[in-house]
Amino acid sequence: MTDIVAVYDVLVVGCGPGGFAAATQSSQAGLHTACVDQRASLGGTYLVDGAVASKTLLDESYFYRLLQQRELFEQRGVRLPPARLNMQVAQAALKQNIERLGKVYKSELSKYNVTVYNGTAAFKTPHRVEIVQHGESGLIVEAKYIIVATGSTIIQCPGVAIDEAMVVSSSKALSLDYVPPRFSIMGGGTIGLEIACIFNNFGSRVTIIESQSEICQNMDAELASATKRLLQSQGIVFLLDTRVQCAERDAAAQLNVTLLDKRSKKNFAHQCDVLMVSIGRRPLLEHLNISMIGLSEQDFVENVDEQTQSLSKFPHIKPIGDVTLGPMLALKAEQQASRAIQSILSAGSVETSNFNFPPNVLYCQPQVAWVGYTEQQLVSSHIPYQTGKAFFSQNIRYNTLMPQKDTAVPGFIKVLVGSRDLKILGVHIINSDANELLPQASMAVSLGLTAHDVCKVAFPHPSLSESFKQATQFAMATAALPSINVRE
Ligand SMILES: Cc1cc2nc3c(=O)[nH]c(=O)nc-3n(C[C@H](O)[C@H](O)[C@H](O)COP(=O)(O)OP(=O)(O)OC[C@H]3O[C@@H](n4cnc5c(N)ncnc54)[C@H](O)[C@@H]3O)c2cc1C
Repeated sequence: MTDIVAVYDVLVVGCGPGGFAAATQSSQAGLHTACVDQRASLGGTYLVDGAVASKTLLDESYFYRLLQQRELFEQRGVRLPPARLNMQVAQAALKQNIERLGKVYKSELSKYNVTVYNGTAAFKTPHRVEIVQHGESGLIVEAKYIIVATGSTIIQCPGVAIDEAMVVSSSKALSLDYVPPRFSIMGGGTIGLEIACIFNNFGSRVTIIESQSEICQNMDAELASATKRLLQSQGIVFLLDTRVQCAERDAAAQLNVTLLDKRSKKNFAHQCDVLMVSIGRRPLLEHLNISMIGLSEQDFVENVDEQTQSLSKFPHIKPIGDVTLGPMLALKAEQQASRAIQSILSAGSVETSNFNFPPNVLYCQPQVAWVGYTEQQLVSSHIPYQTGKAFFSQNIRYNTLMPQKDTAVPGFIKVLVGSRDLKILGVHIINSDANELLPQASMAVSLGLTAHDVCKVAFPHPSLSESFKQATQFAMATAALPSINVRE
């Protein structure tokens, strides 16, 4: 027996960064709002088993790695006792932090008078959703607008069944309370590489198995190659052009993985203790029962209006975040949330925010960050450009910082400038603070600033950010000499 318990202006399904932003903004705007999430803890993939967990463990593992390099500290007059790791304590602290942040989400929603339901939402009619809790149906919620922010889930690989014991997802890997001696990862994308760094820093022997000839397909080729050398110098092994065929556990509780070398077309054996499958993510729609109202997954891919975040079949249903086409990033989910709410308030289209140039960060150590065009994109689009590159080893601020042992690849900032109009087209950085250096580059690229604009700005001294200006100046100098370094 089901009852309508309440009628809302806006119902938000899913409470990750997208759903949270949509629910709070909707309520702040005076709309009667509810939010439903199937997880006990709010915050979605981002908070519970994604960015927050990976960044926390990355930071912790980096410090653990740094503390192993005691001679670095001794050179500066600091003597340390040997560092010891207790992963159970590390995991307990992480769990506590995630729970605390989940409570912050909850209290913020309550501050804004958003009603929060715990359960799985499934469509009954285009305006009605049933909320199932602990397998029991009961609540029907009706809303004028329904924002679908149900996020994403991992893509599975045929022949490599995830048992969350020896073959694991990224979620499970981030909750392991021990350090596997041999940790292999299928997939050399951002998530795979970040988790590789965590376990490498903690002491696992880490192997990345990647079917393409290079890691991180969306990265500038020079940056990708430098990143690979950097991680190799830290001990991570790369098997490129290599495909996982199958994985089987043997009697000795070891995982035997059959790999195919794509170049020689020969299979070979690989052993490890844990294999993480990280070959991408896909929109999560299966619990929502979209077929009940005549929708298919394809509608969420192809038929979403970018101005209003509306489905063309049902304009009152607005998908946002990972469930939509494009990069799976928290900031995209938040931007789309604002657009969805603005479109409800203005009852139509809204000014679009610029999401053409999302900032990207790989939180290894040093970090790798980029925004805008890669060199290969400029070449294939026949856009003439020139480069300016500044090395941090020549930056005064960099030379006052704690030295890093992992300097196999010198950190740099590369600025790509359009030859015709001197517009900043792309910026690519390797530096421990690359994520904090990126916003100025993002502003330049997104707002269409020129190299002249950037060079007019005063930068603090000494600061790492001065290298951005220096690289831009180098790129301009190259522009004055178009025969040097210009590629048409
Ligand atoms: C390891 C890892 C690291 C990452 N690092 C970064 C990073 O550094 N920066 C970044 O920007 N992004 C990062 N991401 C991606 C980021 O987590 C996602 O882009 C972001 O969480 C998407 O937000 P969302 O609101 O669309 O969905 P989600 O955060 O996935 O939230 C969706 C919520 O909806 C719930 N739900 C699903 N179906 C239903 C239903 N039918 N009823 C009720 N509830 C439902 C889910 O349980 C979930 O709680 C990372 C992801 C992973 C896996």
